[in-house]
Amino acid sequence: MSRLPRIKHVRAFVVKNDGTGGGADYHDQGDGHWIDDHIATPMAKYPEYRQSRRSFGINVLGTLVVEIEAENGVVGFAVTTGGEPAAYIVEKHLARFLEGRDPSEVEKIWDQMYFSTQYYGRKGLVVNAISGVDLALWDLLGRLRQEPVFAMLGGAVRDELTFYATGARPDKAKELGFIGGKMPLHHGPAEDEEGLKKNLAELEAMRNACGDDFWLMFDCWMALDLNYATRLAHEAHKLGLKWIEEALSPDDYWGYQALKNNAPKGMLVTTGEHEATRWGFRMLLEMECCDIIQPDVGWCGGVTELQKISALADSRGVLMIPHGSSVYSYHFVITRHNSPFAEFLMMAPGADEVVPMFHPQLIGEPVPVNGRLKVPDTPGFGVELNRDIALHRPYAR
Ligand SMILES: C[C@H](O)[C@H](O)[C@@H](O)[C@@H](O)C(=O)O
Ligand SMILES: [Mg+2]
Repeated sequence: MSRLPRIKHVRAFVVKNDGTGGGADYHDQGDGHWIDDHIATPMAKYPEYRQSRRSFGINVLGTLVVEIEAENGVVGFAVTTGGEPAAYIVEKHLARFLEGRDPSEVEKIWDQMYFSTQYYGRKGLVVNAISGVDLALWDLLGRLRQEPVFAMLGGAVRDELTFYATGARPDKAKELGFIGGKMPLHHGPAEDEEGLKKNLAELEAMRNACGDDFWLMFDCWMALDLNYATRLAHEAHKLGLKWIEEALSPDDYWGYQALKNNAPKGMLVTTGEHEATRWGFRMLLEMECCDIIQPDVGWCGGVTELQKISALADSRGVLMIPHGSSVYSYHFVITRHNSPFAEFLMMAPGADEVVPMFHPQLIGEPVPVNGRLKVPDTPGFGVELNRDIALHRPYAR
């Protein structure tokens, strides 16, 4: 039994979006932002939902902030996507498995959070809520033990992180020192051959701007069908596309298996940011759906679950490159050999400058310089909650 002080309070907050940026719900941006500019999605078959992902509700949840306070007053926290419904699950359901407990019991607490909600959870919002609690618990543990999370995960295996950038301007990402640029795909099957040609023209323009060796990738955000994805992969291969990401529905394991089999030699197939838990990723791995899995640590079950997911991938020689999730992924990636690089999401509206991903919610949020970052060895995840933001606790107990 550890000598750590017990958990006294678990609190769940939401953040009113005051137009300063989406924070953890990073899709919640204003007009003119690259991240909401005619990006292909499964909803693009409906013309009224084609221009803006906010039009169909990509930003409907908002940020969830979880705070866990120990008896000695030390507070750990984390942010993820989930908003009020996730806050309800944290306060009304999950908190009972933490309050009064030893904070070092991360495995038992995770197991009770998952299996007590299995009848209505397993993926999506519920596992986002579990992830938020788990991340806050690891932050609290780090603060109590005065250790950074990466030290508790086995320590760094390299001196610094190396990043590719996600955004509409890979040419700017190259200037800023990133190792590659992942472009949002703008046109889906509903826009037919004309849309496919536009996608390839955009890729060609970026290939010409970035030269032959700079990594270029397409992020397809679940928007395509197998035939379109296969054709796009083969045409984009001629322009040196490094990987095609999340081309199909996360539920279409069979489609990903076929896409990986049909893809041109040398083209990587990646997915996973909307998958959850060791069981979901076991399916992706055992069905050989992809070359790289991309769990989001704020959505897949948190650090406690990502350790298991990462080990499954490592045992099969598959890379685990987390979906961009700021410090929560950085502290994990630096500790794993099968995570040789990381994603940085360009949250500046023009995707042309480096700004903190979860701005303005995290004080001290580190950002890559020249595409590199040494993870600060401050306790927990090394950031503080910006208490000047409009925090609201809708289900206070
Ligand atoms: C750029 C993509 O459309 C998403 O907005 C992005 O968040 C995600 O898919 C990613 O891999 O970063
Ligand atoms: Mg993606």
